[in-house]
Amino acid sequence: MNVASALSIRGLSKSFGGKIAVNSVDLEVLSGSFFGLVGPNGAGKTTLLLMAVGLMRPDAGTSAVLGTDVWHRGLQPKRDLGVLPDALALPEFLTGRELLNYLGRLRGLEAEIVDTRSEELLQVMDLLGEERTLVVDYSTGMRKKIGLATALLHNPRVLVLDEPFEAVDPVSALSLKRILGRYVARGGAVLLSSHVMALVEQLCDTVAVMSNGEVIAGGALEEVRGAGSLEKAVVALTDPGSGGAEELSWLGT
Ligand SMILES: Nc1ncnc2c1ncn2[C@@H]1O[C@H](COP(=O)(O)OP(=O)(O)OP(=O)(O)O)[C@@H](O)[C@H]1O
Repeated sequence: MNVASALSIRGLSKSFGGKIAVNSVDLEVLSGSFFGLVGPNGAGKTTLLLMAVGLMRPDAGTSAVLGTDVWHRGLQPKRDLGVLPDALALPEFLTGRELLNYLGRLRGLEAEIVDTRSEELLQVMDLLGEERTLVVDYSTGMRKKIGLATALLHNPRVLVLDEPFEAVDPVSALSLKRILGRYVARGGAVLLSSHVMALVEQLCDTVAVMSNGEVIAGGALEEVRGAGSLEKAVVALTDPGSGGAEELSWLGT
């Protein structure tokens, strides 16, 4: 194992009913690195991330967190990982604070630590005003934010976040960006997927572009985007023919 390796993905593959969703993908996310995974709808990003954190069994390949396989029976990979999956299954008939309390205790944190961290997380996610609202009644963005709070609660060393900023308002997004930036500066590792290229350019030092289940480009942000923007580079890589120039001739006539 590379000593600086936070998440090491080797040959992960998955098919659904004969259709290949992810085809032998390798990725290396280093400690102290902000890694962005981008690519068109259906490229295989969510499937890859689910396998990378041990929430979906791969057909082939491995994923190791700080050197330990995610399917290892012990608790260490789970302790080291903070995960925001795409479709979040939360105990919904709890308030945000109750949910954090429940998950914090379940993860073996002391009550006092859970209380302090929950207060801070609800504060930075701007959810303190919703103390009486059950998660089931949260808006889409609020659900995303409480999901992020649950991912951060146990102070993991590696964060895997599927579309973390989707539906999150700009004020919350700004504080979240600062928090994640500090986390990486202190040696944490973040792997996130996003369709917002400006955000990936702002945050990530390393990117991988997925298309049709494969990584078709990857490396330092500057290398992948070249002289132009990341958006242009990703469109050129994933849809070299059209450049997004299709028209609906009847629309607005
Ligand atoms: N549970 C499933 N059953 C069948 N097919 C699936 C399943 N999950 C994903 N797929 C298929 O696998 C492919 C990759 O899907 P995936 O959700 O990983 O893409 P994605 O890159 O995350 O897309 P998006 O950007 O739209 O979220 C798609 O063709 C999708 O239809």
